Amino acid sequence: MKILTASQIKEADKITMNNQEISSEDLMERAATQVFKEIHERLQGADIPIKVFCGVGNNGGDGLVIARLLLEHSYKVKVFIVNYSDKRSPDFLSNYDKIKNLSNDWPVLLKGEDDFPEIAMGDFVVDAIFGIGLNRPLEGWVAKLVNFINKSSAFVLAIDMPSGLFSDKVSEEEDAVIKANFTLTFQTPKLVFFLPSTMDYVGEMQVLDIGLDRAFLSEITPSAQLIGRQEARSLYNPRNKNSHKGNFGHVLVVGGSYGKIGSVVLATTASLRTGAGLSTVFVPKCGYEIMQTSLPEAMVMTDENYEMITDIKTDLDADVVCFGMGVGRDKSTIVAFKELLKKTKKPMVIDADGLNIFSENNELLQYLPENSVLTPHPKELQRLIGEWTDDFDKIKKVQDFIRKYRLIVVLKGAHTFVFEQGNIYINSTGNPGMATAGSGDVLSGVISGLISQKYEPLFAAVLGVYLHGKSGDISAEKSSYEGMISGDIAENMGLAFSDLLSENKTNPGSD
Ligand SMILES: NC(=O)C1=CN([C@@H]2O[C@H](COP(=O)(O)OP(=O)(O)OC[C@H]3O[C@@H](n4cnc5c(N)ncnc54)[C@H](O)[C@@H]3O)[C@@H](O)[C@H]2O)[C@@H](O)CC1
Ligand SMILES: [K+]
Repeated sequence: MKILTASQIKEADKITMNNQEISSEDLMERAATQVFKEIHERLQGADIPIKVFCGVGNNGGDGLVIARLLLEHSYKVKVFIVNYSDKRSPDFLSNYDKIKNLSNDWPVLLKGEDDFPEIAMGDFVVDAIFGIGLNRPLEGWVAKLVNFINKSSAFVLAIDMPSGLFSDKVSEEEDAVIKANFTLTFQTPKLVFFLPSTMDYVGEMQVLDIGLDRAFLSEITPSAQLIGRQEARSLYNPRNKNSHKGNFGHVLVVGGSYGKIGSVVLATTASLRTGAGLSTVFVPKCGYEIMQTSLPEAMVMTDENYEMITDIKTDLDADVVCFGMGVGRDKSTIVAFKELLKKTKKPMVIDADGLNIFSENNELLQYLPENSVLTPHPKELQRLIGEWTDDFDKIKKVQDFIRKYRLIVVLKGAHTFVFEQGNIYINSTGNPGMATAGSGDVLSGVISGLISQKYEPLFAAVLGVYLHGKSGDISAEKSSYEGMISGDIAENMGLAFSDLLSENKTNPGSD
């Protein structure tokens, strides 16, 4: 699902009104009706106090339509107008008239702190104060109102965006921003919903299709894309019946040191569970028996050295080389890595200490084959590209970095981002249970397993991240966030594939 900027959405609104010959008021009615339906479906006429806070722009206009529809269905609704400005939008004004005609219980005008209403624990608050029109941080009593709503224990539903959250830049820590329990957003999710510094304001998120112009939406180049099941499935390459293991490639995993052979076991298991035809590992001598015993499906080659990798002597022409897990940063390992880089022509997958070696030896990056995949977590990324001021600055710096070295970067997080030049793919699967030792080793194995099966490295990264997250979700269902371990993520890869390929799901852009 495409993620558009505020100005792209405004353009889509305009083109839709033009092509469908509808007014902006009609579009507002359509959008707000979708919200009403969602609320109605969940509340089923329940007698809970609903407090709708409306700004005086079009987000506030949405709030007024939602309130009107709720009143028409006999909900207990109170409307508060957050009168932050004398400039009211025309669609706000016409809907203000409509609601006044409907009920004797007129909207309450809020002009300052003294007017704040009581918000009780069981209340249902609708936040329709600001949407994508926000152009500066909230100030004065409006900021105080937002903090007042946040302090209440009411359930807060944000319309389009949590008020106070910018759509295209990061809010400062001291800014007042609604902390929603749920956000119903129009047509496309916004990038800030997925950034580490802003995602917590959004709560659970659902996208409502408000029927914006299909042709425009399919043609426009997005700032990023959300990868749900449908998008992941479109990347899947079905297998030919007439195949043998040679068709699915050969992964070479190079890693491990004394006490850290487990990371290689995890990555290699994951590569095989993802469908690699063959997997060979290259480990220090201390890893030989561990590998052969714990993973008989893998072939094992060893270094001369017992404890660490010092010389990667192999003529194996693997389809992909995965390097870095548990490998350490000894001088001799760095020399061996440099030699490996120089002789490898096909894209590689680099994780963990492989990334740290690059951070400390920048000059080695030039030897990395084009289209290689780096899989850092935020700390590893910072060591690699330097500090950033905020999440948007980070995106810019990653783009500069991958343009320079022609790479793919998989930035791991609650929402893992896959960066290619000029594009971002944001993953929708995964859960907090995956913050567990070895989960990154499994991911590099999964991506390597897909590359060996002739997936383009970019698509291997995007699909691999999706399947890894899905397998994590399946593992959490079986064993809970706390009880799951990363070996489960590797073991359940098969179920993640089955889920991807099952017929009975239709929810695009989400899971
Ligand atoms: N036809 C359309 O364009 C549609 C718009 N819709 C709604 O309209 C929203 C956008 O509406 P608007 O563009 O009117 O913008 P908002 O309602 O988000 O904000 C209203 C106005 O407040 C002013 N403002 C911005 N920041 C401020 C601040 N910190 N303090 C005081 N004033 C500030 C700006 O002049 C802005 O235009 C969307 O988020 C969505 O909810 C929906 O009804 C769908 C259709
Ligand atoms: K809002």
